[in-house]
Amino acid sequence: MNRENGRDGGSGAAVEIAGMTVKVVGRTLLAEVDWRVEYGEHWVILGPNGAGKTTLLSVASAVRFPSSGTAAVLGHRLGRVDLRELRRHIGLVAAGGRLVDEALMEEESLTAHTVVLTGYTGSSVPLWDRYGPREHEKAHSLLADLGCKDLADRPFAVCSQGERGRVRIARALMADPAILMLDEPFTGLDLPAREDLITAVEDLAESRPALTTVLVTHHLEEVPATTTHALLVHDARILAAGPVQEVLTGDNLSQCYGRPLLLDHADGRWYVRAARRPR
Ligand SMILES: Nc1ncnc2c1ncn2[C@@H]1O[C@H](COP(=O)(O)OP(=O)(O)OP(=O)(O)O)[C@@H](O)[C@H]1O
Repeated sequence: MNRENGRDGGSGAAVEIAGMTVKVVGRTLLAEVDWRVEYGEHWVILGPNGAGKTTLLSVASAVRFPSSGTAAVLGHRLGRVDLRELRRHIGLVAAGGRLVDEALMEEESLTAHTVVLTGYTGSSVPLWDRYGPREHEKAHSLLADLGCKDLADRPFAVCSQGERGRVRIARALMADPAILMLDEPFTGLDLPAREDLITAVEDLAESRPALTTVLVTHHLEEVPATTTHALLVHDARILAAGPVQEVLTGDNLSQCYGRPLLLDHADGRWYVRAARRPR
C-alpha cells in the first residue's frame, strides 16, 4: 500500500465517514456521523468532556471501527484493509502518550532522539537494525523542525511536559505520515510551552503543505492560526463541521457547551469566555 494507491483506490478524501455510529455495550459513543477531510486541510475537533472527540479521532486514525456506516482513511475503507499497513501512514499523538509504551521508553532510558527513531518502526523499543544513517539524520532534523534539536541526547524520562510534546510530534512524523492526528497535545503545558508548541504546529502546516492534520483540544485558545476547518461534537453527534470561520461562532459554541459564550478572534487565534449577567 502506498499513499497514491490509497488515493486512487478510494474517494479522494483523507478521511471520509458516512452514516457512522459507534457503540459499545449499552452505550452510543457517536451517532449519525458524516465527515469529510480533504488532503491538506487542518481540522480542529472541539466539544465538552465525553462528547465523543477522542472516539472520532480513533476511527479517523484507524484504531476503532464504526459499528455501522462507513469510514475510509487515506482512501481505504476500514474493515477491508490491513490496518497495520494503513496505520503506518497515520501519525497519531494520543493524549498523554497513550498507545505508545512511554513507561517502557523511560525504563529503557531512551534518549529523545531514540524515541523519535522508534516512530520509523512504529515500536515502543528501538529496532536498531532497521535504522540507517538516513533515519538517524532524519530524527535529528525532525527534532530541529520542532525546535528541540538540543534534546537529542537527553533521556526522554527527564524531558519536561513541553519537551515531550515536541518529541511526540517529531516521533509521529518519522514515518512520513499523510495525516497527523493530535489528541490534546497541549495538555499540561505552561503558557510559554503551549505557545511554542502551537507555533511549532503552525510551522508544520506551512513547511509541509501536503500534510493533513486533525487536532482535538478543549481550549479555543489552543486552536492554531493555520486551522482551516472545525468540527463541534456534542453528546455523540456532530453539531457543526466546515470552514473554521463559519463553524467557530459564539452561537455554535454556546450551543455546543450549553451556556452563553462570547468569542473573540485576533491575530488568527481564538478566545472564548462565558457571557456574564450584568451585576
Ligand atoms: N470502551 C468504552 N466503553 C464504554 N464507554 C466508553 C468507551 N470508550 C469511550 N466511552 C465513553 O464514551 C464517551 C465519549 O468518549 P470520548 O473519549 O470520545 O470523549 P471525549 O469527547 O474525547 O471526552 P474528553 O474531552 O473527556 O476527553 C465518554 O463518556 C466515555 O466514557
